[in-house]
Amino acid sequence: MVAMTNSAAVLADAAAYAAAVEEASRAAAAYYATGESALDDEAYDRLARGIAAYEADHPDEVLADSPTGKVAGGAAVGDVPHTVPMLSLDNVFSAEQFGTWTASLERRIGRPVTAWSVEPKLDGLAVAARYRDGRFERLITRGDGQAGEDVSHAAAAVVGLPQRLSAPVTLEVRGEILMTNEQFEQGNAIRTEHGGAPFANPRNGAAGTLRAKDRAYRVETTFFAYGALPLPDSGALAQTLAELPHSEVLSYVAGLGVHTAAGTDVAPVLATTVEEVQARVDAIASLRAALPFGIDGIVIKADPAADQREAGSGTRAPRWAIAYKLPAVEKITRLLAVEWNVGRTGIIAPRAVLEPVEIDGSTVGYATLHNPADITRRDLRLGDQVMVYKAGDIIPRIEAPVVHLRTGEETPIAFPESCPQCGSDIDASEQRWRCVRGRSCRLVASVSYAAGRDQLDIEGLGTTRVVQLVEGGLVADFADLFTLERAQLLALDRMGETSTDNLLAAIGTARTRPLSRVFCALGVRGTGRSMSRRIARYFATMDRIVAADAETLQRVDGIGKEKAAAVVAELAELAPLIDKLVAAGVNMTEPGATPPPEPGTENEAGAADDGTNGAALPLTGMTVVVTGAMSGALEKLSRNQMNELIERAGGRASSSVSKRTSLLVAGEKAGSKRTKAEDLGVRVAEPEEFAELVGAFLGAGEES
Ligand SMILES: NC(=O)c1ccc[n+]([C@@H]2O[C@H](COP(=O)([O-])OP(=O)(O)OC[C@H]3O[C@@H](n4cnc5c(N)ncnc54)[C@H](O)[C@@H]3O)[C@@H](O)[C@H]2O)c1
Ligand SMILES: [Zn+2]
Repeated sequence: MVAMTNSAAVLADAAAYAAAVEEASRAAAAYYATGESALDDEAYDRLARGIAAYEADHPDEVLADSPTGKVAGGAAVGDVPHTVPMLSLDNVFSAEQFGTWTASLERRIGRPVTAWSVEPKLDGLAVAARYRDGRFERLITRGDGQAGEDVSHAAAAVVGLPQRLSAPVTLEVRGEILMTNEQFEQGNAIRTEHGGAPFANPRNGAAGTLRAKDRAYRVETTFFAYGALPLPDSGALAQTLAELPHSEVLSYVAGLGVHTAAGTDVAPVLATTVEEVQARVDAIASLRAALPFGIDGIVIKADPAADQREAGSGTRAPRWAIAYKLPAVEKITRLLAVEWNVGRTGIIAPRAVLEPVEIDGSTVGYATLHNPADITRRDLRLGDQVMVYKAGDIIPRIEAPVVHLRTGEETPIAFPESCPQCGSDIDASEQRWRCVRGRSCRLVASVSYAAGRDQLDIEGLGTTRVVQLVEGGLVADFADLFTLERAQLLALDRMGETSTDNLLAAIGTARTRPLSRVFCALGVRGTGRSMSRRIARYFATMDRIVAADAETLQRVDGIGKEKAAAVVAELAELAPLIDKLVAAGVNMTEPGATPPPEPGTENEAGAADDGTNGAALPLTGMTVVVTGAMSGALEKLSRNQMNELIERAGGRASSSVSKRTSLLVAGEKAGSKRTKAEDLGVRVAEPEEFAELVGAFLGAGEES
C-alpha cells in the first residue's frame, strides 16, 4: 500500500503568506531553470498547499505571484503557443483521497467511469512533438502551459521520437522526455570527460540536454508518448482522435512508430474499479526501484473520450486525470565526511558519508561525488545540508548544498596529498585523480600493509621498495616475499649486499610471527589488529580459522552475523594465498592460545571466547583504554603492544573512553581522555599500577 504524508505548511497571517509565496516562486524558478532548487519536492508541495489553503480562507488577499492554479508555478515561459493548453496534474497521496477524487469526477459527469487507464508518471519533462504529413516538424516544451520553447534542435538525439511516422498523418504527440538510468550514467560520463559538471539528476539532465545548443558531444534522452491531439489541418484524423478512448489513442500512436510505455513492466493497463486501480498503483510502486527509468507516481485517467470531454479542465490541470504521487526520491540530509577510495585501476574517487536518510524505501548513507573538481565547483563543505537523489539502480548522488541552511560551522573538504591506498603520488592532471601506480596500486598497498609494523613488521620494506618489487614482477602477493632470492634482490636498483641481507633476515623473522599478525596481514575487511588477535586467540591455528563457518566465527567477541559471513567469504577467496604462505613456511599458530573444544564436548557451553577457555584472567570482561606516555615496565611498549598485552590478560582494548570503559590506563600528558574518564566515573590507573595488575603477562607471547 502506498502511503505518504501530505500535510500543508500552516500560514498564520498575511506576512507569513507573502513570505511563503516569495519562497515558492524562488524555488519554482530555480527548479524549472536549472533543477537546483533549495527545497525538496515534499517541502515545495507542503508550501504550495499551505499557500492554497491560506488563499481559500482569504480570497481577497491572493498575490499575483502566487503559484496556485498555474502550470509550473508560473515559473516557466515560452513563445510558441500551444493549440490546446499543456497542463499539470492534480495530486492524491492515498487510496482514500483517490476514492474521493473519483467520486467527485463521477458526480460531475453524472455517471460512473467505466474504465481507468493506469500509467506510470514518467519523471522527465513534458513536450509536444508536431508531425506534418508524417514528418517531424517541431518540438516544444510545456512552458507555462499556454506557450512553450522551441527545442526542435534537440529532437535528433531523442530516442523514440522518429523523424518519420509510419503513416503520412498530421498530428501533435504529447509525452515525456526523460533520461533512462543508463542514459543518465552515460551522459554524465561524457559530460565529465568534456570537463562539464555532472547532472544533478535524470530530470535535470533531460531538461539541460533539451535546451543545450552547440554542445561538442551528444547525450541521448528517451521520449514516451502519453497522448495525441489533432493539429488545425489534421483532416479526418481530428474526428477519430476526438472519439477514440485514451487507451486506443496510445495504441494508435505506438502504431505510428512513436515510443510509449507499452512493453515496459509498467505499461498502461485498464482498470474498472477503484480497487483494481489501487492494486495496479501498488504494483507499479513496488516495481519502481527496479525500473530502468524514473517515475514519480502513477497517472490515472478516465479512459472514455466522452468522460474526458465532459469533465473538462481547470486552469492548471485536467479534471479527468490525477497523479497518485510516490514518495520523493530527493531528500535533504547532512554531509558528514568525505572518503577517498581507490578503484581497481587506480582512480581516486571521493565518496560522501551522509547522515543516513530514508529515500524511497531504502536507507542512504553514502553518495557519489564524482571528482575533486566537482566538489570545488559546487563549493561543498563538511557539515553542509545537501540535497541527495536516489532512484532505482542509480548510485545515490549529492545534487547540491542547500546554501541557505548553512550555519557558518561548515568546514572545507580536504583533498588527499598522496594516494590514500598505497601512499604513492597522485596524478591530478585530469578531472579524475589517479594514483601514479595505476593498476598495481592495490597490490603495492596490500603488500605494504602486510609488511607494516602491526602486521609482519618487516623492517626495510617501505612503499618505495614494495613498488620496486611489484613493478619488477618479483611479487604478485605478499607470500612471494618469502621466496625472494638474494640474486633477485641484488639486481634491483639501490640494493647493496647489506640492505639485501638485512631485508632477507627481516623476512626470515617475519616467517615466525604469531598467527594474529599473519592473519592481520591478510587484510580481511573488518579485521584490524585487535580483531585479528581475538580471532587468532580463539582459534589458535590458521587451519581452524579457515575451517570455521559463519556461525562458529560469531563466537569471537565483536563478530556479528554480517561480519562473520563477510569474513568467511573473503577467507575462501584468500585460500590460495594462505596455502602459499603455508608452503613458504610461515608460522600459522598463536603462541599461548588453546584451541576451542570440539563441538559436542562437555565444556563447550562454558567456554569463554578469548582463547583461554574460561580461566580467570586479571582483565576478564574489562574494556581498557590506554592514553598518554607509558612509563616504568611499560615504557618501551608501543600502543599496539599495549593492546596485545591487554588482550593477553583477558581484556578488550579500545581507543575511546565511554560509559562502557572499565579502566583507563593514563600516563603522563593524558589530556582529554583522562578528563572524560573522570567525568564518567571510569576507573583510572597509572602505568605502574597497571603493570602490577598484568605483570604476569608482560613478555609472554611477545615477539622480539
Ligand atoms: N523542489 C522545488 O523547488 C519544486 C519547485 C516547483 C515544482 N516542484 C515539483 O514539481 C511538481 C510539479 O511539477 P509539474 O507542474 O511539472 O507537475 P507534475 O510533474 O507533478 O505533473 C504533470 C506532468 O506529469 C507529466 N506526466 C508524466 N507521465 C504522464 C502521463 N502518463 N500522463 C500525463 N502526464 C504525465 C507531464 O509532464 C505533466 O506535465 C511538484 O511535484 C513539485 O513538487 C518542485
Ligand atoms: Zn596508490
